[in-house]
Amino acid sequence: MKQFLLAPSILAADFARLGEDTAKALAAGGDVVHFDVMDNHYVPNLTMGPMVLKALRDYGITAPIDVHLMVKPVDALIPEFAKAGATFITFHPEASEHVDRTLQLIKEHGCKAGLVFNPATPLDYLDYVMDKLDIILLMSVNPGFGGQSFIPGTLDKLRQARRLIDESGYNIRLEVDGGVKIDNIGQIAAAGADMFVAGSAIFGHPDYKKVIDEMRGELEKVNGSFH
Ligand SMILES: O=C(CO)[C@@H](O)[C@H](O)COP(=O)(O)O
Ligand SMILES: [Fe+2]
Repeated sequence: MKQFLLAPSILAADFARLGEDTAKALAAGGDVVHFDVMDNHYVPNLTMGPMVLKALRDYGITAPIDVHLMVKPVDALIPEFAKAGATFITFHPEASEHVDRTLQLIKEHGCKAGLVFNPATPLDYLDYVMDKLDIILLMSVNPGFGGQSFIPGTLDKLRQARRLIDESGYNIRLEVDGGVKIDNIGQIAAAGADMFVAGSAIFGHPDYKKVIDEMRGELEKVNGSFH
């Protein structure tokens, strides 16, 4: 059985009690902390930087942290986030002048690297870099805000990305981000995703464990068999 990963997006957490709320989502069954970095330039919102990530590590968060960079330019922030304790660093290829160099930079700093695709960004950016990827993240909303609705066309794109990953033979995670809920996670997994970001679905509910357990229940029905 393929291992699915659930990544609570702390964009929807209580920022005034971030350490505690993050720990609560992990204790409720979250596998990975999804950490959205927005710069009010590449996207129209402003969120968290490396100091916040370090504060979470200092607070005692030991789970993998998945840094989703929605920033332009990209490179200068990579050493900072690696030093602060990032596990994965993903970026939007159109925000980097030199995609291959940025991927190498992430790896040189000891992190796992990935590319993020907006709903209207074609997967062509994958063409010459599959060997350098640990993760491919498909946005199922336009980046910048939590709480938006899942764009259904993402399902076809996930199937396409899944095919490319399987054909490549590389061990690459396929992550989906935006509008993931209990009632669509099964369909998203069946289309090929194996890592699921969920912000408002988890933090917007009074019982995080109940949501995560129900999401896992939906994933179990898919049983790791894609397509
Ligand atoms: O990167 C982003 C938004 O740009 C996401 O990670 C959101 O944080 C997802 O939130 P929900 O759609 O699950 O509420
Ligand atoms: Fe994100």
